[in-house]
Amino acid sequence: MPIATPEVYAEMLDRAKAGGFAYPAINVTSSQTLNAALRGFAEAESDGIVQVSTGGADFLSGTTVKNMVSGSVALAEYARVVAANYPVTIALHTDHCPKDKLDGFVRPLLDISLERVARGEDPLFQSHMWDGSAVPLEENLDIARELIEKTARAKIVLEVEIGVVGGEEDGVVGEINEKLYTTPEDALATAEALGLGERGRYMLAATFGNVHGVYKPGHVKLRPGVLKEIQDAVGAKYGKEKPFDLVFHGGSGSLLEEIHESIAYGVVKMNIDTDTQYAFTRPIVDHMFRNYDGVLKVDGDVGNKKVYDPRSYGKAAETSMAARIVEAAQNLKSAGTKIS
Ligand SMILES: O=C(CO)COP(=O)(O)O
Ligand SMILES: O=C[C@H](O)COP(=O)(O)O
Ligand SMILES: [Zn+2]
Ligand SMILES: [Zn+2]
Repeated sequence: MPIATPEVYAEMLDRAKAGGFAYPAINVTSSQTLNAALRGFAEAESDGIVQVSTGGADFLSGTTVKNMVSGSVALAEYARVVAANYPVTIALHTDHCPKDKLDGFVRPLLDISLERVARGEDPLFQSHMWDGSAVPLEENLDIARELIEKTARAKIVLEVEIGVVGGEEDGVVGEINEKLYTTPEDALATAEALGLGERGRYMLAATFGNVHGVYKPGHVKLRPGVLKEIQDAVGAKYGKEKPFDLVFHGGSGSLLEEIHESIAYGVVKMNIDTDTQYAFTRPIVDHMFRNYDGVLKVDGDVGNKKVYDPRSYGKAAETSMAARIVEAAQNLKSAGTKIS
């Protein structure tokens, strides 16, 4: 299927909210991980979201080039071609963008989409995240207001974050404290600043103890009830049930009951990176250990071209990552819901 048009993406998000499911949003950093994501969604018969982080975009452009715009544009253009071969609909998204990276990432990407839309084409990405969690709420929402005016014109959905996602983000390991839980007051301020759809569609990454990465049991305390409090507080003021389309960050390692509870409170997108990174890498490790003599030219030997060809272990990596995405779609109940 073609990449989701703005109208189809809106339909996807509406269907998820109404149908009580959420889409896995899978971080990709290469054509191989993108192909794994497409395959995983197809095997699960689920539409889905593929996203690129700032570090992922840098990497995609070439490690000596480090140009977030080239990397993410290249990924989006490649995805547009290969996604057409799969029977599911995929939306393209950019992940956490802090304030100091807006000018090198989200803003130029928005300008590209505005030009495309002016030519009668679809935007390059279907949604972009502005992560203002490191700046005071007022400034976070001021920037969000400036961005939503542009995203609305570019037919793009904005994602904003209030509260803080813990663990590692952009290589910085955050503290685990009360900032990990968004308050109803902050959610009310968000609705006040951004409206509830009339100024442009947005998704809200409200935090409920979310942490990037996978930790031993007991380290992370997710409280999905925080999401219900937020929806109830804002819903009561505006007379709207579950007013926000919520995003669940740090999906890796989460318990099924936490996932299901958060969907019940209006989560429509859950980000998964660490678990799919591991799923991709694990068979490569296995391959290297099993074929040690072949992948290395030990003692002047010639090695074995068949086992150091990146495709030999790349296939196994794609298969394994796709299987983890099928599991995610099942956990999030998006499996079997694809728009035909
Ligand atoms: O939230 C994420 C990306 O924004 C992914 O988090 P995990 O790596 O914990 O799955
Ligand atoms: O922010 C969370 C995602 O896991 C992206 O990670 P990254 O910045 O290492 O690409
Ligand atoms: Zn953040
Ligand atoms: Zn995240």
